[in-house]
Amino acid sequence: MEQFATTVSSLALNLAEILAEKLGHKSTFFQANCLPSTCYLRLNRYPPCPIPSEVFGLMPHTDSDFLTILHQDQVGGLQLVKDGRWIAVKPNPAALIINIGDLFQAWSNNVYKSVQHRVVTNLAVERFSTAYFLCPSYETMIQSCREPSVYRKFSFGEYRRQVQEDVKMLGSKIGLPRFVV
Ligand SMILES: O=C(O)CCC(=O)C(=O)O
Ligand SMILES: [Fe+2]
Repeated sequence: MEQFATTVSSLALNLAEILAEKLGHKSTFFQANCLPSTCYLRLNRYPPCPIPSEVFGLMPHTDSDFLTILHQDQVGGLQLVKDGRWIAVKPNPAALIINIGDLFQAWSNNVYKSVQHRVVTNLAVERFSTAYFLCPSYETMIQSCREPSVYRKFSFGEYRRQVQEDVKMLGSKIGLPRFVV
């Protein structure tokens, strides 16, 4: 697990820098702000479910980070929104899935999109996945690299607090629309 974390953490930083460079921003922003202490791994276990049509493994959401590296087993269940429809991601344990998170969408001024995804359950088989979240420290300011900026400048801490407050008060995350200028 430690080996996996070390490998995906350097992969995540490399990918973030490449994506930033594609927008004309060669920087050490991600290396400087996304330290091992602020990034994390989540191990997901989805038990078989007797009523899969009524119970999600994971509710529809976007990730609140810069980017996520996901490894899933052979079972399947991950779905994402494409052209307004839910489509299944074919399970491939030999592959990693790279998912853009909300912070990269804000930083790139909507060039990169944080895609809605969810996990559906199944009757018979248990499923496992491992997700690595590339996150900055709470003080890090997220500011669009392009003008005019769609979103106002915010700190990651402020973003997290708003997400938690919305989930508590409204039952679901609002996310980036809260920060539109
Ligand atoms: O289990 C999966 O395939 C997705 C996990 C996920 O979206 C998450 O942990 O945020
Ligand atoms: Fe996710």
